[in-house]
Amino acid sequence: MSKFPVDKIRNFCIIAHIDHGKSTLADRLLEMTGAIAKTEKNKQVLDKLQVERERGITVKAQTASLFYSHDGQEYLLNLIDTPGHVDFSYEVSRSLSACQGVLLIIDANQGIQAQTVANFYLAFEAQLAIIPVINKIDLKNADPERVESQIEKVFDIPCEECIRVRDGGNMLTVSPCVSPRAPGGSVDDPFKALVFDSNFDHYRGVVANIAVIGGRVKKGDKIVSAHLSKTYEVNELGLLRPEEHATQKLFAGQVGYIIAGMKDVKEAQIGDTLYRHDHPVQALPGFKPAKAMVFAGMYPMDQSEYPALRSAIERLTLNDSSVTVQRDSSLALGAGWRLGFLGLLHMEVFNQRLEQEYNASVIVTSPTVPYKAILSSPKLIKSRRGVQRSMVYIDEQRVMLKYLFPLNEIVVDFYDLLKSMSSGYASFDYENTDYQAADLIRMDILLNGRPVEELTTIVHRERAYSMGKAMCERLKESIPRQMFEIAIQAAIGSKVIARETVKAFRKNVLAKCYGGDITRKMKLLKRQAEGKKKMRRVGNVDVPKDAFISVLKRKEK
Ligand SMILES: Nc1nc2c(ncn2[C@@H]2O[C@H](COP(=O)(O)OP(=O)(O)OP(=O)(O)O)[C@@H](O)[C@H]2O)c(=O)[nH]1
Repeated sequence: MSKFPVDKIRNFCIIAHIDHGKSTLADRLLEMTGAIAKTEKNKQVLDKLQVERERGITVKAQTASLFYSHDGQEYLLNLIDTPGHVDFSYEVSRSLSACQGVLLIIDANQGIQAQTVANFYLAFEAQLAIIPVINKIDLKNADPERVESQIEKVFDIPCEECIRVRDGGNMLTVSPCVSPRAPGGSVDDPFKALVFDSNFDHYRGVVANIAVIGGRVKKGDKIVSAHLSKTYEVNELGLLRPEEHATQKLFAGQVGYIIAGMKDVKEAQIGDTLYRHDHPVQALPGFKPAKAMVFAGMYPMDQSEYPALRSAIERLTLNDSSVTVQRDSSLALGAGWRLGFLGLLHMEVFNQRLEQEYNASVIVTSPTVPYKAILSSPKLIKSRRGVQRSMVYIDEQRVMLKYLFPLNEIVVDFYDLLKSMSSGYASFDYENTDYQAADLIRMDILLNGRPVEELTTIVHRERAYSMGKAMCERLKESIPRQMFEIAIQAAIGSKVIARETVKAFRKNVLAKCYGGDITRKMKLLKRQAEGKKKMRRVGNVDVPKDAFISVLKRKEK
Protein backbone atom coordinates (compact mmCIF):
# COMPACT_ATOMS: atom_id res chain seq x y z
CA MET A 1 0.00 0.00 0.00
CA SER A 2 1.09 3.51 -0.56
CA LYS A 3 2.48 5.33 2.44
CA PHE A 4 0.44 8.30 1.23
CA PRO A 5 -3.31 7.84 0.96
CA VAL A 6 -4.86 10.13 -1.63
CA ASP A 7 -6.04 12.60 1.03
CA LYS A 8 -2.43 13.14 2.13
CA ILE A 9 -1.28 14.17 -1.34
CA ARG A 10 -1.24 17.73 -2.69
CA ASN A 11 -0.36 18.44 -6.32
CA PHE A 12 0.14 22.13 -6.96
CA CYS A 13 1.72 24.56 -9.40
CA ILE A 14 3.50 27.80 -8.70
CA ILE A 15 2.37 30.40 -11.21
CA ALA A 16 3.12 34.11 -11.51
CA HIS A 17 4.16 36.98 -13.69
CA ILE A 18 7.81 36.85 -14.79
CA ASP A 19 10.33 37.50 -11.98
CA HIS A 20 7.74 37.67 -9.20
CA GLY A 21 9.63 34.92 -7.36
CA LYS A 22 8.30 31.47 -8.33
CA SER A 23 11.68 29.76 -8.48
CA THR A 24 12.76 31.36 -5.19
CA LEU A 25 9.61 30.10 -3.46
CA ALA A 26 10.19 26.64 -4.97
CA ASP A 27 13.76 26.69 -3.53
CA ARG A 28 12.39 27.51 -0.06
CA LEU A 29 9.86 24.66 -0.22
CA LEU A 30 12.62 22.26 -1.31
CA GLU A 31 14.78 23.41 1.61
CA MET A 32 11.99 23.32 4.20
CA THR A 33 11.15 19.75 3.27
CA GLY A 34 14.81 18.68 3.22
CA ALA A 35 14.90 17.90 -0.52
CA ILE A 36 17.93 20.15 -0.92
CA ALA A 37 20.49 21.53 1.49
CA LYS A 38 20.14 25.09 2.72
CA THR A 39 23.14 26.71 1.08
CA GLU A 40 23.80 29.87 -0.88
CA LYS A 41 24.65 27.72 -3.89
CA ASN A 42 21.19 26.23 -4.12
CA LYS A 43 19.46 28.97 -6.07
CA GLN A 44 16.73 28.38 -8.63
CA VAL A 45 17.54 24.66 -8.44
CA LEU A 46 14.59 23.72 -10.62
CA ASP A 47 15.95 25.84 -13.47
CA LYS A 48 18.17 23.03 -14.72
CA LEU A 49 18.65 23.93 -18.37
CA GLN A 50 21.75 25.83 -19.43
CA VAL A 51 19.56 28.35 -21.25
CA GLU A 52 17.58 28.98 -18.03
CA ARG A 53 20.73 29.54 -16.00
CA GLU A 54 22.20 31.87 -18.63
CA ARG A 55 19.06 33.93 -19.11
CA GLY A 56 17.89 33.76 -15.49
CA ILE A 57 14.38 32.77 -16.53
CA THR A 58 12.36 29.58 -16.34
CA VAL A 59 11.39 28.19 -19.74
CA LYS A 60 10.47 24.65 -18.76
CA ALA A 61 8.11 23.48 -16.01
CA GLN A 62 9.81 21.23 -13.44
CA THR A 63 8.34 18.79 -10.98
CA ALA A 64 9.52 17.97 -7.47
CA SER A 65 7.95 15.53 -4.97
CA LEU A 66 8.44 16.63 -1.36
CA PHE A 67 7.79 14.77 1.88
CA TYR A 68 6.40 16.90 4.66
CA SER A 69 5.23 16.06 8.16
CA HIS A 70 2.71 18.21 9.95
CA ASP A 71 0.85 17.44 13.19
CA GLY A 72 2.11 13.87 13.09
CA GLN A 73 0.77 13.37 9.57
CA GLU A 74 2.97 12.63 6.54
CA TYR A 75 2.15 14.53 3.36
CA LEU A 76 3.40 14.07 -0.19
CA LEU A 77 3.60 17.45 -1.92
CA ASN A 78 4.12 17.46 -5.67
CA LEU A 79 5.17 20.89 -6.78
CA ILE A 80 5.46 22.08 -10.38
CA ASP A 81 7.42 25.29 -10.97
CA THR A 82 6.31 26.98 -14.19
CA PRO A 83 7.70 29.70 -16.47
CA GLY A 84 6.40 33.27 -16.23
CA HIS A 85 6.98 34.68 -19.70
CA VAL A 86 3.97 34.75 -22.02
CA ASP A 87 5.87 32.75 -24.69
CA PHE A 88 5.88 29.72 -22.40
CA SER A 89 2.29 29.84 -21.18
CA TYR A 90 1.64 26.49 -22.84
CA GLU A 91 3.95 24.94 -20.23
CA VAL A 92 1.74 26.46 -17.54
CA SER A 93 -1.55 25.18 -18.94
CA ARG A 94 -0.16 21.63 -19.32
CA SER A 95 1.27 21.65 -15.81
CA LEU A 96 -2.06 22.75 -14.36
CA SER A 97 -3.68 19.56 -15.68
CA ALA A 98 -1.61 17.54 -13.19
CA CYS A 99 -2.66 19.71 -10.21
CA GLN A 100 -5.58 20.51 -7.97
CA GLY A 101 -4.26 23.81 -6.63
CA VAL A 102 -2.00 26.75 -7.45
CA LEU A 103 0.07 29.25 -5.54
CA LEU A 104 -0.35 32.51 -7.42
CA ILE A 105 2.71 34.57 -6.54
CA ILE A 106 2.45 38.36 -6.71
CA ASP A 107 5.28 40.82 -6.16
CA ALA A 108 4.34 43.14 -3.25
CA ASN A 109 5.87 46.06 -5.09
CA GLN A 110 4.64 45.53 -8.63
CA GLY A 111 1.20 44.14 -7.81
CA ILE A 112 -0.97 42.44 -10.42
CA GLN A 113 0.67 42.29 -13.84
CA ALA A 114 -0.39 40.94 -17.24
CA GLN A 115 0.75 37.33 -16.69
CA THR A 116 -0.72 37.37 -13.18
CA VAL A 117 -4.10 37.90 -14.81
CA ALA A 118 -3.47 35.43 -17.67
CA ASN A 119 -2.23 32.71 -15.31
CA PHE A 120 -5.05 33.30 -12.83
CA TYR A 121 -7.58 32.64 -15.60
CA LEU A 122 -5.78 29.46 -16.70
CA ALA A 123 -6.07 28.14 -13.14
CA PHE A 124 -9.61 29.45 -12.69
CA GLU A 125 -10.83 27.79 -15.90
CA ALA A 126 -9.17 24.54 -14.81
CA GLN A 127 -11.24 24.88 -11.59
CA LEU A 128 -8.19 24.70 -9.31
CA ALA A 129 -7.93 26.01 -5.76
CA ILE A 130 -6.07 29.32 -5.94
CA ILE A 131 -3.98 30.68 -3.05
CA PRO A 132 -2.56 34.19 -3.64
CA VAL A 133 0.93 34.57 -2.16
CA ILE A 134 2.28 38.10 -1.84
CA ASN A 135 6.06 37.91 -2.12
CA LYS A 136 8.95 40.37 -1.69
CA ILE A 137 7.25 42.13 1.24
CA ASP A 138 10.73 43.24 2.38
CA LEU A 139 11.20 45.56 -0.61
CA LYS A 140 11.34 49.27 0.17
CA ASN A 141 8.26 50.12 -1.86
CA ALA A 142 6.33 46.98 -1.00
CA ASP A 143 2.67 47.66 -0.40
CA PRO A 144 0.96 44.37 0.46
CA GLU A 145 -2.32 46.07 1.48
CA ARG A 146 -2.65 47.65 -1.95
CA VAL A 147 -1.86 44.33 -3.64
CA GLU A 148 -4.43 42.55 -1.45
CA SER A 149 -7.12 45.01 -2.44
CA GLN A 150 -6.14 44.57 -6.13
CA ILE A 151 -6.52 40.81 -5.69
CA GLU A 152 -9.93 41.23 -4.11
CA LYS A 153 -11.07 43.61 -6.83
CA VAL A 154 -9.73 41.77 -9.89
CA PHE A 155 -9.94 38.11 -8.80
CA ASP A 156 -12.69 38.29 -6.19
CA ILE A 157 -10.51 36.54 -3.60
CA PRO A 158 -10.93 37.99 -0.07
CA CYS A 159 -7.88 39.76 1.40
CA GLU A 160 -7.84 37.33 4.36
CA GLU A 161 -7.00 34.45 2.00
CA CYS A 162 -3.76 36.07 0.83
CA ILE A 163 -0.48 34.86 2.34
CA ARG A 164 2.41 37.28 2.78
CA VAL A 165 5.96 35.93 2.49
CA ARG A 166 9.52 37.04 2.04
CA ASP A 167 11.87 35.16 -0.31
CA GLY A 168 9.19 32.49 -0.48
CA GLY A 169 9.86 31.73 3.19
CA ASN A 170 7.47 30.54 5.93
CA MET A 171 5.01 29.16 3.36
CA LEU A 172 4.65 25.86 5.14
CA THR A 173 4.05 27.40 8.55
CA VAL A 174 1.27 29.54 7.20
CA SER A 175 -0.29 27.03 4.86
CA PRO A 176 0.72 23.58 6.10
CA CYS A 177 -0.68 21.55 3.23
CA VAL A 178 0.08 24.17 0.58
CA SER A 179 -3.18 23.58 -1.23
CA PRO A 180 -6.56 22.78 0.34
CA ARG A 181 -7.58 20.23 -2.26
CA ALA A 182 -6.42 16.59 -2.51
CA PRO A 183 -6.55 14.72 -5.82
CA GLY A 184 -9.61 12.58 -6.58
CA GLY A 185 -9.32 8.96 -7.69
CA SER A 186 -8.60 5.82 -5.70
CA VAL A 187 -5.90 3.17 -5.69
CA ASP A 188 -8.65 0.59 -6.20
CA ASP A 189 -9.68 2.07 -9.57
CA PRO A 190 -8.18 0.68 -12.79
CA PHE A 191 -4.78 2.23 -13.60
CA LYS A 192 -5.10 5.46 -15.57
CA ALA A 193 -2.42 8.12 -15.98
CA LEU A 194 -2.05 11.39 -17.87
CA VAL A 195 1.24 12.07 -19.71
CA PHE A 196 1.73 15.79 -19.04
CA ASP A 197 5.35 16.15 -20.13
CA SER A 198 8.15 14.06 -21.58
CA ASN A 199 11.73 14.23 -22.66
CA PHE A 200 14.16 12.09 -24.57
CA ASP A 201 17.10 10.43 -22.86
CA HIS A 202 19.87 9.32 -25.22
CA TYR A 203 20.26 5.99 -23.42
CA ARG A 204 16.84 5.15 -22.00
CA GLY A 205 14.53 6.53 -24.67
CA VAL A 206 11.41 8.44 -23.74
CA VAL A 207 10.98 9.48 -20.10
CA ALA A 208 7.35 10.47 -19.57
CA ASN A 209 6.10 12.57 -16.65
CA ILE A 210 2.74 11.25 -15.52
CA ALA A 211 -0.02 12.13 -13.09
CA VAL A 212 -1.68 8.93 -11.86
CA ILE A 213 -5.41 9.58 -11.98
CA GLY A 214 -6.47 6.18 -10.64
CA GLY A 215 -5.15 2.76 -9.61
CA ARG A 216 -1.49 1.84 -9.38
CA VAL A 217 1.36 0.85 -11.68
CA LYS A 218 4.58 -1.08 -11.04
CA LYS A 219 7.72 -2.23 -12.79
CA GLY A 220 7.00 -5.08 -15.25
CA ASP A 221 3.34 -4.06 -15.80
CA LYS A 222 2.10 -4.08 -19.39
CA ILE A 223 0.62 -0.72 -20.21
CA VAL A 224 -0.98 0.75 -23.32
CA SER A 225 -0.78 4.30 -24.67
CA ALA A 226 -4.27 5.32 -25.81
CA HIS A 227 -2.94 7.43 -28.68
CA LEU A 228 -1.23 4.63 -30.64
CA SER A 229 -2.84 1.62 -28.88
CA LYS A 230 0.66 0.19 -28.48
CA THR A 231 1.62 -2.01 -25.52
CA TYR A 232 4.80 -1.42 -23.50
CA GLU A 233 6.41 -3.00 -20.46
CA VAL A 234 7.28 -0.65 -17.60
CA ASN A 235 11.08 -0.72 -17.10
CA GLU A 236 11.40 1.93 -14.45
CA LEU A 237 9.23 4.39 -12.56
CA GLY A 238 9.53 6.72 -9.64
CA LEU A 239 9.23 10.17 -8.13
CA LEU A 240 11.03 13.37 -9.13
CA ARG A 241 12.69 14.74 -5.99
CA PRO A 242 13.58 16.79 -8.17
CA GLU A 243 16.10 14.23 -9.49
CA GLU A 244 14.66 10.88 -10.59
CA HIS A 245 14.17 8.63 -7.59
CA ALA A 246 13.12 5.10 -8.62
CA THR A 247 10.30 3.50 -6.61
CA GLN A 248 8.51 0.15 -6.79
CA LYS A 249 5.11 1.56 -7.62
CA LEU A 250 3.18 4.73 -8.35
CA PHE A 251 -0.28 5.17 -6.86
CA ALA A 252 -3.41 7.21 -7.55
CA GLY A 253 -2.83 10.91 -6.84
CA GLN A 254 0.94 10.72 -7.34
CA VAL A 255 3.02 12.52 -9.92
CA GLY A 256 6.19 10.86 -11.20
CA TYR A 257 8.11 9.53 -14.20
CA ILE A 258 7.85 6.31 -16.16
CA ILE A 259 10.18 4.63 -18.67
CA ALA A 260 8.56 1.92 -20.76
CA GLY A 261 10.80 1.21 -23.75
CA MET A 262 9.39 3.94 -25.98
CA LYS A 263 12.22 4.54 -28.41
CA ASP A 264 10.53 6.77 -30.92
CA VAL A 265 9.59 10.31 -29.99
CA LYS A 266 6.26 9.94 -31.81
CA GLU A 267 5.24 7.31 -29.26
CA ALA A 268 5.07 9.61 -26.27
CA GLN A 269 2.36 12.12 -27.01
CA ILE A 270 1.88 14.80 -24.42
CA GLY A 271 -1.74 14.65 -23.24
CA ASP A 272 -1.89 10.87 -23.88
CA THR A 273 -3.55 8.44 -21.47
CA LEU A 274 -1.81 5.29 -20.20
CA TYR A 275 -3.72 2.24 -18.90
CA ARG A 276 -3.15 -1.45 -18.14
CA HIS A 277 -3.26 -3.69 -21.22
CA ASP A 278 -5.93 -5.94 -19.65
CA HIS A 279 -8.03 -3.07 -18.35
CA PRO A 280 -8.82 -0.42 -20.98
CA VAL A 281 -10.22 2.89 -19.74
CA GLN A 282 -11.71 5.92 -21.43
CA ALA A 283 -8.95 8.25 -22.64
CA LEU A 284 -8.60 11.64 -20.96
CA PRO A 285 -9.43 14.69 -23.11
CA GLY A 286 -5.72 15.60 -23.64
CA PHE A 287 -4.57 19.14 -24.40
CA LYS A 288 -5.61 21.73 -26.90
CA PRO A 289 -2.68 22.05 -29.32
CA ALA A 290 -0.71 25.27 -28.88
CA LYS A 291 -1.30 27.87 -31.56
CA ALA A 292 1.95 28.96 -33.18
CA MET A 293 2.22 32.72 -33.65
CA VAL A 294 5.67 33.15 -35.18
CA PHE A 295 7.11 31.03 -37.97
CA ALA A 296 10.67 30.65 -39.19
CA GLY A 297 12.58 28.35 -41.51
CA MET A 298 15.33 26.24 -39.99
CA TYR A 299 18.09 24.71 -42.11
CA PRO A 300 21.31 22.83 -41.36
CA MET A 301 24.51 24.80 -41.95
CA ASP A 302 25.55 21.94 -44.17
CA GLN A 303 23.11 19.57 -45.91
CA SER A 304 25.13 16.56 -44.69
CA GLU A 305 23.94 17.50 -41.16
CA TYR A 306 20.27 17.17 -42.15
CA PRO A 307 19.59 13.73 -40.52
CA ALA A 308 21.30 14.73 -37.26
CA LEU A 309 19.39 18.00 -37.13
CA ARG A 310 16.11 16.22 -37.87
CA SER A 311 16.57 13.91 -34.92
CA ALA A 312 17.64 16.82 -32.68
CA ILE A 313 14.51 18.82 -33.62
CA GLU A 314 12.28 15.77 -33.05
CA ARG A 315 13.75 15.12 -29.63
CA LEU A 316 13.59 18.72 -28.53
CA THR A 317 9.98 19.10 -29.70
CA LEU A 318 9.13 16.11 -27.53
CA ASN A 319 10.23 18.23 -24.58
CA ASP A 320 8.61 21.36 -26.01
CA SER A 321 5.41 20.25 -27.66
CA SER A 322 4.25 23.79 -28.37
CA VAL A 323 6.60 23.97 -31.38
CA THR A 324 5.04 22.95 -34.69
CA VAL A 325 7.26 21.39 -37.38
CA GLN A 326 6.67 21.08 -41.11
CA ARG A 327 9.17 20.00 -43.76
CA ASP A 328 10.24 22.75 -46.10
CA SER A 329 12.91 23.35 -48.71
CA SER A 330 14.54 26.36 -50.27
CA LEU A 331 16.59 26.76 -53.43
CA ALA A 332 19.34 28.56 -51.57
CA LEU A 333 19.37 26.60 -48.30
CA GLY A 334 18.32 23.09 -49.35
CA ALA A 335 16.10 20.82 -47.26
CA GLY A 336 14.90 22.11 -43.90
CA TRP A 337 11.80 22.79 -41.83
CA ARG A 338 9.29 25.49 -41.12
CA LEU A 339 8.86 25.79 -37.38
CA GLY A 340 6.09 27.56 -35.50
CA PHE A 341 6.71 29.19 -32.10
CA LEU A 342 4.64 31.05 -29.52
CA GLY A 343 6.84 34.15 -29.75
CA LEU A 344 10.30 35.43 -30.55
CA LEU A 345 11.79 34.58 -27.15
CA HIS A 346 10.44 31.06 -27.54
CA MET A 347 12.14 30.85 -30.94
CA GLU A 348 15.47 32.11 -29.56
CA VAL A 349 15.33 29.72 -26.61
CA PHE A 350 14.53 26.75 -28.87
CA ASN A 351 17.44 27.67 -31.11
CA GLN A 352 19.79 28.01 -28.13
CA ARG A 353 18.63 24.67 -26.69
CA LEU A 354 19.30 22.98 -30.04
CA GLU A 355 22.84 24.31 -29.97
CA GLN A 356 23.51 23.66 -26.28
CA GLU A 357 21.74 20.36 -25.71
CA TYR A 358 22.13 18.79 -29.16
CA ASN A 359 25.24 20.50 -30.47
CA ALA A 360 23.39 21.49 -33.61
CA SER A 361 24.30 24.46 -35.75
CA VAL A 362 21.44 25.95 -37.72
CA ILE A 363 20.42 28.80 -39.96
CA VAL A 364 17.15 30.42 -38.94
CA THR A 365 15.25 32.53 -41.42
CA SER A 366 13.53 35.76 -40.51
CA PRO A 367 10.51 35.17 -38.30
CA THR A 368 7.13 35.89 -39.83
CA VAL A 369 3.58 35.68 -38.65
CA PRO A 370 0.91 33.81 -40.66
CA TYR A 371 -0.91 35.83 -43.33
CA LYS A 372 -3.76 35.01 -45.65
CA ALA A 373 -2.98 36.53 -49.07
CA ILE A 374 -5.45 36.95 -51.89
CA LEU A 375 -3.17 37.04 -54.89
CA SER A 376 -3.53 39.49 -57.81
CA SER A 377 -6.44 41.43 -56.33
CA PRO A 378 -6.03 44.90 -54.81
CA LYS A 379 -5.75 45.05 -51.16
CA LEU A 380 -7.91 47.88 -50.33
CA ILE A 381 -8.26 48.15 -46.66
CA LYS A 382 -6.00 50.60 -44.81
CA SER A 383 -3.44 49.53 -42.28
CA ARG A 384 -4.78 48.60 -38.85
CA ARG A 385 -2.93 49.81 -35.86
CA GLY A 386 -3.95 49.13 -32.28
CA VAL A 387 -7.68 49.46 -31.78
CA GLN A 388 -8.77 49.88 -28.19
CA ARG A 389 -11.24 47.33 -26.90
CA SER A 390 -11.52 48.02 -23.16
CA MET A 391 -10.01 49.83 -20.19
CA VAL A 392 -10.35 48.71 -16.56
CA TYR A 393 -8.79 50.45 -13.56
CA ILE A 394 -7.18 47.86 -11.26
CA ASP A 395 -6.53 50.59 -8.66
CA GLU A 396 -5.68 54.33 -8.66
CA GLN A 397 -2.30 53.71 -10.26
CA ARG A 398 -2.85 50.81 -12.59
CA VAL A 399 -5.02 50.34 -15.60
CA MET A 400 -5.64 47.25 -17.74
CA LEU A 401 -6.05 48.08 -21.43
CA LYS A 402 -7.21 45.68 -24.11
CA TYR A 403 -6.28 46.40 -27.74
CA LEU A 404 -6.60 44.68 -31.07
CA PHE A 405 -3.23 44.71 -32.86
CA PRO A 406 -1.82 43.26 -36.06
CA LEU A 407 0.25 40.32 -34.80
CA ASN A 408 3.41 41.35 -36.65
CA GLU A 409 3.37 44.66 -34.76
CA ILE A 410 3.74 42.95 -31.42
CA VAL A 411 5.71 39.72 -31.74
CA VAL A 412 9.19 41.02 -32.40
CA ASP A 413 9.96 43.89 -30.07
CA PHE A 414 6.73 45.39 -28.81
CA TYR A 415 7.29 43.98 -25.34
CA ASP A 416 10.81 45.47 -25.05
CA LEU A 417 9.58 48.82 -26.35
CA LEU A 418 6.64 48.93 -23.96
CA LYS A 419 8.92 48.08 -21.06
CA SER A 420 11.42 50.81 -21.86
CA MET A 421 8.75 53.44 -22.59
CA SER A 422 7.03 52.76 -19.28
CA SER A 423 10.34 52.46 -17.34
CA GLY A 424 9.53 48.82 -16.76
CA TYR A 425 6.09 49.46 -15.22
CA ALA A 426 3.82 48.24 -18.00
CA SER A 427 3.37 44.52 -18.58
CA PHE A 428 1.90 42.77 -21.56
CA ASP A 429 0.10 39.61 -22.56
CA TYR A 430 -1.66 38.65 -25.79
CA GLU A 431 -3.93 36.10 -27.35
CA ASN A 432 -4.75 35.40 -30.95
CA THR A 433 -7.93 36.61 -32.65
CA ASP A 434 -8.69 36.42 -36.38
CA TYR A 435 -7.14 37.39 -39.72
CA GLN A 436 -7.71 41.00 -40.85
CA ALA A 437 -7.11 42.44 -44.33
CA ALA A 438 -4.18 44.91 -44.61
CA ASP A 439 -2.03 46.65 -47.25
CA LEU A 440 1.08 44.46 -47.12
CA ILE A 441 3.94 44.01 -49.55
CA ARG A 442 6.94 41.73 -49.83
CA MET A 443 10.35 43.30 -49.26
CA ASP A 444 13.60 41.59 -50.30
CA ILE A 445 17.08 42.22 -48.99
CA LEU A 446 19.84 41.85 -51.59
CA LEU A 447 23.56 41.32 -51.07
CA ASN A 448 25.52 42.27 -54.17
CA GLY A 449 22.32 41.85 -56.14
CA ARG A 450 21.39 38.43 -54.72
CA PRO A 451 18.25 38.11 -52.61
CA VAL A 452 18.81 36.76 -49.09
CA GLU A 453 15.84 34.47 -48.72
CA GLU A 454 15.99 34.41 -44.91
CA LEU A 455 15.51 38.16 -44.74
CA THR A 456 12.53 38.49 -47.05
CA THR A 457 9.76 40.07 -45.00
CA ILE A 458 6.16 41.07 -45.39
CA VAL A 459 5.74 44.67 -44.31
CA HIS A 460 3.05 47.27 -44.25
CA ARG A 461 3.37 49.46 -47.37
CA GLU A 462 3.62 52.65 -45.30
CA ARG A 463 6.51 51.27 -43.26
CA ALA A 464 8.48 49.60 -46.05
CA TYR A 465 10.90 52.47 -46.57
CA SER A 466 11.86 52.97 -42.92
CA MET A 467 12.01 49.21 -42.26
CA GLY A 468 14.19 48.62 -45.36
CA LYS A 469 16.54 51.43 -44.39
CA ALA A 470 16.87 50.19 -40.81
CA MET A 471 17.48 46.60 -41.91
CA CYS A 472 20.21 47.66 -44.36
CA GLU A 473 21.89 49.75 -41.65
CA ARG A 474 21.83 46.93 -39.12
CA LEU A 475 23.05 44.41 -41.66
CA LYS A 476 25.95 46.72 -42.40
CA GLU A 477 26.84 46.59 -38.69
CA SER A 478 26.66 42.79 -38.63
CA ILE A 479 28.54 41.85 -41.83
CA PRO A 480 32.32 41.93 -41.43
CA ARG A 481 34.34 43.63 -44.13
CA GLN A 482 35.47 41.22 -46.80
CA MET A 483 37.92 41.29 -49.66
CA PHE A 484 35.45 43.10 -51.94
CA GLU A 485 32.80 45.76 -51.62
CA ILE A 486 29.35 44.56 -50.54
CA ALA A 487 26.17 46.33 -51.61
CA ILE A 488 23.25 45.84 -49.20
CA GLN A 489 19.90 46.77 -50.70
CA ALA A 490 16.25 46.62 -49.73
CA ALA A 491 13.92 46.18 -52.70
CA ILE A 492 10.24 45.94 -53.44
CA GLY A 493 9.96 43.97 -56.66
CA SER A 494 12.66 45.49 -58.90
CA LYS A 495 12.60 48.87 -57.11
CA VAL A 496 15.48 49.45 -54.69
CA ILE A 497 14.29 51.53 -51.71
CA ALA A 498 17.41 51.58 -49.50
CA ARG A 499 21.14 50.90 -49.82
CA GLU A 500 24.23 50.60 -47.63
CA THR A 501 27.78 49.62 -48.57
CA VAL A 502 30.38 47.57 -46.69
CA LYS A 503 33.83 48.61 -47.86
CA ALA A 504 36.39 46.05 -49.04
CA PHE A 505 39.00 44.84 -46.56
CA ARG A 506 41.31 41.89 -46.35
CA LYS A 507 42.00 40.16 -43.11
CA ASN A 508 45.28 38.38 -43.51
CA VAL A 509 45.43 36.05 -40.55
CA LEU A 510 49.01 35.13 -41.41
CA ALA A 511 50.21 38.73 -41.32
CA LYS A 512 51.83 38.34 -37.90
CA CYS A 513 53.46 34.99 -38.74
CA TYR A 514 57.04 35.55 -39.71
CA GLY A 515 59.23 32.77 -40.90
CA GLY A 516 58.10 29.30 -41.53
CA ASP A 517 56.19 28.04 -38.46
CA ILE A 518 53.88 25.85 -40.52
CA THR A 519 51.90 24.38 -37.57
CA ARG A 520 51.04 27.84 -36.30
CA LYS A 521 50.00 28.91 -39.81
CA MET A 522 47.82 25.83 -40.16
CA LYS A 523 46.20 26.51 -36.78
CA LEU A 524 45.33 30.09 -37.73
CA LEU A 525 43.93 29.05 -41.09
CA LYS A 526 41.90 26.30 -39.40
CA ARG A 527 40.47 28.79 -36.91
CA GLN A 528 39.56 31.12 -39.76
CA ALA A 529 37.84 28.23 -41.58
CA GLU A 530 35.87 27.37 -38.43
CA GLY A 531 34.78 31.00 -38.13
CA LYS A 532 33.55 30.80 -41.70
CA LYS A 533 31.47 27.73 -40.86
CA LYS A 534 29.38 29.96 -38.63
CA MET A 535 28.70 32.08 -41.67
CA ARG A 536 26.05 31.67 -44.30
CA ARG A 537 27.32 32.34 -47.81
CA VAL A 538 25.11 34.45 -50.07
CA GLY A 539 26.71 34.53 -53.53
CA ASN A 540 30.25 35.45 -52.59
CA VAL A 541 29.34 37.21 -49.34
CA ASP A 542 29.75 35.58 -45.90
CA VAL A 543 27.01 36.57 -43.44
CA PRO A 544 27.36 35.69 -39.71
CA LYS A 545 24.35 33.61 -38.78
CA ASP A 546 23.49 35.80 -35.76
CA ALA A 547 22.89 38.61 -38.23
CA PHE A 548 19.61 37.04 -39.29
CA ILE A 549 17.99 37.53 -35.92
CA SER A 550 19.75 40.73 -34.88
CA VAL A 551 18.67 42.47 -38.09
CA LEU A 552 15.02 41.94 -37.19
CA LYS A 553 15.17 42.50 -33.47
CA ARG A 554 14.91 46.25 -33.34
CA LYS A 555 12.51 47.91 -35.67
CA GLU A 556 12.94 51.29 -37.35
CA LYS A 557 13.22 54.26 -35.01
N1 LIG B 1 13.89 41.41 -2.14
C1 LIG B 1 13.35 40.24 -2.50
N2 LIG B 1 13.73 39.66 -3.63
C2 LIG B 1 13.17 38.48 -3.98
C3 LIG B 1 12.19 37.85 -3.15
N3 LIG B 1 11.81 36.69 -3.76
C4 LIG B 1 12.51 36.61 -4.92
N4 LIG B 1 13.34 37.68 -5.06
C5 LIG B 1 14.25 37.97 -6.17
O1 LIG B 1 13.49 38.23 -7.36
C6 LIG B 1 14.17 37.77 -8.53
C7 LIG B 1 13.26 36.87 -9.33
O2 LIG B 1 12.99 35.67 -8.61
P1 LIG B 1 12.74 34.26 -9.32
O3 LIG B 1 12.42 33.31 -8.23
O4 LIG B 1 13.83 33.92 -10.27
O5 LIG B 1 11.44 34.63 -10.17
P2 LIG B 1 10.61 33.70 -11.14
O6 LIG B 1 9.20 34.12 -10.96
O7 LIG B 1 10.93 32.26 -10.91
O8 LIG B 1 11.13 34.12 -12.56
P3 LIG B 1 10.76 33.43 -13.99
O9 LIG B 1 10.75 31.96 -13.79
O10 LIG B 1 11.83 33.88 -14.90
O11 LIG B 1 9.43 33.98 -14.36
C8 LIG B 1 15.42 37.07 -8.02
O12 LIG B 1 16.49 37.95 -8.15
C9 LIG B 1 15.12 36.78 -6.54
O13 LIG B 1 16.28 36.74 -5.74
C10 LIG B 1 11.80 38.52 -1.92
O14 LIG B 1 10.93 38.10 -1.15
N5 LIG B 1 12.42 39.70 -1.66
